Amino acid sequence: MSEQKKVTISTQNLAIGYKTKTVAKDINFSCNAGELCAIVGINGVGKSTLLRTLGNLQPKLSGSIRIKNKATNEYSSSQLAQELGIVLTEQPSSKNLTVEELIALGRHPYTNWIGSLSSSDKMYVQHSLEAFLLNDLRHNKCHELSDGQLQRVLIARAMAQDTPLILLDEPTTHLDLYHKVQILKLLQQLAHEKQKTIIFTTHEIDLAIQLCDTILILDGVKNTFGEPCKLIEQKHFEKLFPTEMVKFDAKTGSFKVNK
Ligand SMILES: Nc1ncnc2c1ncn2[C@@H]1O[C@H](COP(=O)(O)OP(=O)(O)OP(=O)(O)O)[C@@H](O)[C@H]1O
Repeated sequence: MSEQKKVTISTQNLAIGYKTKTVAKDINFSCNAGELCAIVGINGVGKSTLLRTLGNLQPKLSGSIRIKNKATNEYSSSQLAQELGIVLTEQPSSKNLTVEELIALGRHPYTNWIGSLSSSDKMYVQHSLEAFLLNDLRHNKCHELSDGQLQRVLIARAMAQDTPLILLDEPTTHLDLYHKVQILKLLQQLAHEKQKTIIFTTHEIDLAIQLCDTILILDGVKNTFGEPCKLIEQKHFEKLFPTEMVKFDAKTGSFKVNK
């Protein structure tokens, strides 16, 4: 039986940037339910700008973004909060909250005006605490956590928000290799098991190749999108960095220093 995949988000000739400059244009990609997708590219190419534009935190310059086949500008902000959750690099100003309280904020789009949690909201919070291995830390204040623990809390909050689409800006910065892999595997599990579409920006190209279903290579001009093995076959990673410094090794799917 052929599997009909559900497209969660797609862009059509999207151009992103600021009043004073276009950062990238001709961005075309489409991510399905149940997929983990990385946005990679060199420093300053526009990964965070793209993520913020997809998350409706800054206006696009031209083209369109469709979520579940409807243009994002046709959604009200409260409707959009039920479709997409966003985890940014900024540390939360609410670090005085406990882990459990911060995760409960993810239920905000669904609660009444005083924000009281229903039993179903509490169930989402509990599931998120368990999925991100945070049960033992639930009563700790967020300012007491390590970077890796705090990152898990922020992702758990996005999971509690229970949106079909989750966007994350560099979720693995400041983490050691073990915790980078831990976070990415948790995201992969969340995408595959709960049929979420998860898109994140990263510099961890080697890990993205191993763990993601699709990758968008942002270069501001061609912006190639596809499955990691196809991108390797078509030699797209070779062009990412100047070759006098680093070289992509297609056999191992990783970068090597040119000695
Ligand atoms: N508020 C802003 N106004 C004008 N230009 C900006 C603004 N924020 C970022 N830029 C510029 O837009 C470009 C893309 O920046 P962005 O932060 O999106 O890149 P990035 O790929 O995420 O970079 P990095 O890998 O270093 O995090 C850069 O040239 C940056 O200087």
